[in-house]
Amino acid sequence: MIKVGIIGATGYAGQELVRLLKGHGNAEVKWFGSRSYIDKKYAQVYQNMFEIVEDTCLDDNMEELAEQVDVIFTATPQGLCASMVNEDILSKVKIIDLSADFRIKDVSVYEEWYGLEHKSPQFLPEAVYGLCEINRDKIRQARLVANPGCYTTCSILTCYPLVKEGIIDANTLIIDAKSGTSGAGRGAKLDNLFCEVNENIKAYAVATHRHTPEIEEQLGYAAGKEITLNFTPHLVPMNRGILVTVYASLTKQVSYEEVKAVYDKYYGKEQFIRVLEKDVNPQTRWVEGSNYTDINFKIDPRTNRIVLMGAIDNLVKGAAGQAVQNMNLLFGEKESRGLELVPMFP
Ligand SMILES: NC(=O)C1=CN([C@@H]2O[C@H](COP(=O)(O)OP(=O)(O)OC[C@H]3O[C@@H](n4cnc5c(N)ncnc54)[C@H](OP(=O)(O)O)[C@@H]3O)[C@@H](O)[C@H]2O)C=CC1
Ligand SMILES: CC(=O)N[C@@H](CCC(=O)OP(=O)(O)O)C(=O)O
Repeated sequence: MIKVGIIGATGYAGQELVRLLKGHGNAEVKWFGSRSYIDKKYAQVYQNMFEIVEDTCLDDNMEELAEQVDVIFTATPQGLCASMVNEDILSKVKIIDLSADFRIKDVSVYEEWYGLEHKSPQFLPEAVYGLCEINRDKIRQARLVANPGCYTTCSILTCYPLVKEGIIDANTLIIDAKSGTSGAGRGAKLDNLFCEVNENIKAYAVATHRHTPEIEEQLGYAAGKEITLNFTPHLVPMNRGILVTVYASLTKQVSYEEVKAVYDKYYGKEQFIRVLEKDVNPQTRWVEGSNYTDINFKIDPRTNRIVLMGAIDNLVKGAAGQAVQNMNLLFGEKESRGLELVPMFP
């Protein structure tokens, strides 16, 4: 059994980790970390866990946790993992960080976009960006995995093959993204109140969202050069789900079949990526509760641009599902273990 500790088990991403790990079969959560609910029963924080989880919430002592478990997930606000991790801990335990602390290699870029001082920049070079479909081999060898952000997972997977093959000009990318409110976490915030979100849609963090440099960095590696792009997130009145609609200029004339062949080259064997049939557009409802990324595209010959679309469940492939996929790679498990969930409907 893989012994698991979760720091931030009482957040939305942490709760989704608990749910997925309950169905894993070879992993057991030993530590339900919290800041506000220490000594309270986990099932009182999340009633869906009643008679399923008997444990009580514990504090966030990473040093102590490292003695007791094989892997620690940090599902905590930005900056916390970097403020706790040290060499002694990393020599004893694997860490999968769901926050952004180790996603961006250039510490000055992180500090500028997050408005935080990075407390452990010495670990940035070794941290592996945990996008399994792209970095699988590196993840297997890692001690510290930076689990990608939710918008970034959907955006990068949707664009990656066409950027890598030079079919689109990555500097012309415009990513329009929409997220359900669970993406903002469980904490009480004015912007997430029912009356603010219901029957409404709005853009936010326009031209300033912190996922922009993360997408630029990863797609820049695929393009083989530094790139800049536009990324605009929107909040929509649903619980889960991310949909991205991406616009980019084609570098040459291509047919539907040629583009489809490129996606098939990269994703044909990927269990969790589904390139849909022609003219079937991804929808969040068809991936909800699952680890799938649904992708499709349409060439617009009038403008010589292509429109790409991608959908994920932000809490599964965008957070906890991807984190479990990373854990499976780290421990030599079947990559899909605990994740073969059929999307739920309605
Ligand atoms: N929600 C999503 O869709 C996604 C989230 N993420 C990332 O995952 C992380 C968690 O997000 P999410 O679950 O949404 O957030 P929540 O606000 O729902 O949960 C935050 C968690 O962190 C704990 N926490 C907060 N401050 C501290 C602290 N100082 N010390 C210890 N624990 C603390 C909270 O504990 P308590 O409640 O007990 O105080 C809670 O368990 C974030 O970094 C987020 O960016 C990544 C991808 C997607
Ligand atoms: C709807 C909503 O508010 N979403 C969050 C993104 C959550 C996430 O995945 O981002 P990190 O993992 O990088 O924190 C936001 O825009 O800040």
